[in-house]
Amino acid sequence: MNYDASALEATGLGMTYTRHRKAVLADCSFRLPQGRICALVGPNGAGKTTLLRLAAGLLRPTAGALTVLGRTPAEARERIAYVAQSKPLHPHLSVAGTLRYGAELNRRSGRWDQQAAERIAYGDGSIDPGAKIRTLSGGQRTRVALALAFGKRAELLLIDEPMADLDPLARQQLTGALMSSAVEDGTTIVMSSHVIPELEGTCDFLFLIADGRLRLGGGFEEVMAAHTLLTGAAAPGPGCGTVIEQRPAGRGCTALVRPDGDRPGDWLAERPTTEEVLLAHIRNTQAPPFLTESARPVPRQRQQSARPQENAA
Ligand SMILES: Nc1ncnc2c1ncn2[C@@H]1O[C@H](COP(=O)(O)OP(=O)(O)OP(=O)(O)O)[C@@H](O)[C@H]1O
Repeated sequence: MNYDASALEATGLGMTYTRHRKAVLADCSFRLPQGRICALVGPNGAGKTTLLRLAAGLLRPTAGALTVLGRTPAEARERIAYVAQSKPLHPHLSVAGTLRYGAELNRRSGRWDQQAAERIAYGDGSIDPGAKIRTLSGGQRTRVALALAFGKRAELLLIDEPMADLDPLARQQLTGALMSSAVEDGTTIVMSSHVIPELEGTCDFLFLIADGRLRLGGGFEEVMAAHTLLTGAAAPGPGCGTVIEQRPAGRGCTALVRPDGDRPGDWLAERPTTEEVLLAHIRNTQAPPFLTESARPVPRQRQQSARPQENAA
């Protein structure tokens, strides 16, 4: 697995829908290394689906550029699986028929994995292979849509809110399947979600979008470790680092900061929860964004020197 190669790389990426005057995404520059399980989070309407659809090649950016597995999204399409939030499936096909249809559509690539697809679709025994899609519950339909994506054995799996209508057991099974796919096959996974506790156990990379801008990006642990929750008698002053958010607490103040040096003296410093970090950045969109080194686009010069010498004798 080449962890240096990018699954996604964006520079100045922007998207404005024709009927939407304001940019839905603006000036987003980031990189997602291959082989990661990445959480894409943000409030309703932040632009998560828009970003996934851009990556899947279903939309064209109106500013900047996005590469997928080193190619344009259209060129990379065969190597990508996208599971949309609405989980579109043919209502009149049976579940088994849907998987046969998936196998047929992917025959050319020779990568279809029937066993992987069946494991996801029938794993909990609640779905009858002969049942028509239109008779399935929302969660069961999600399982079938995910089964098609896993069967495709794509290099990049883009999933829009997979957890939303799954029961706890199905969530656990999906988490296990995602993790083994990433570990065993090196699949890169991007999943948008509002279910923060589940993301913590599953994802090792994170992007937070709010108000159309990228606010946080990087290794999950690294992003969280860069933040500290300070509690003290007064508001944090110079020397406390970048203040993301501060609130009164009892007779004093609590502040979420990104320290830039030693911990300031008169403060109780604690590790914030994932929720505290994400919510503070969502509430305070004026706070400076933070991208770890691994989430920053590779400078052009480095890209060129890393490329094999195609013309070398
Ligand atoms: N086809 C479209 N035409 C015009 N505006 C759109 C279109 N699709 C999305 N939008 C707008 O773009 C913004 C971002 O939508 P998007 O679906 O990307 O957000 P999201 O982060 O996925 O939201 P949610 O968490 O609610 O699913 C919203 O304001 C939405 O109204």
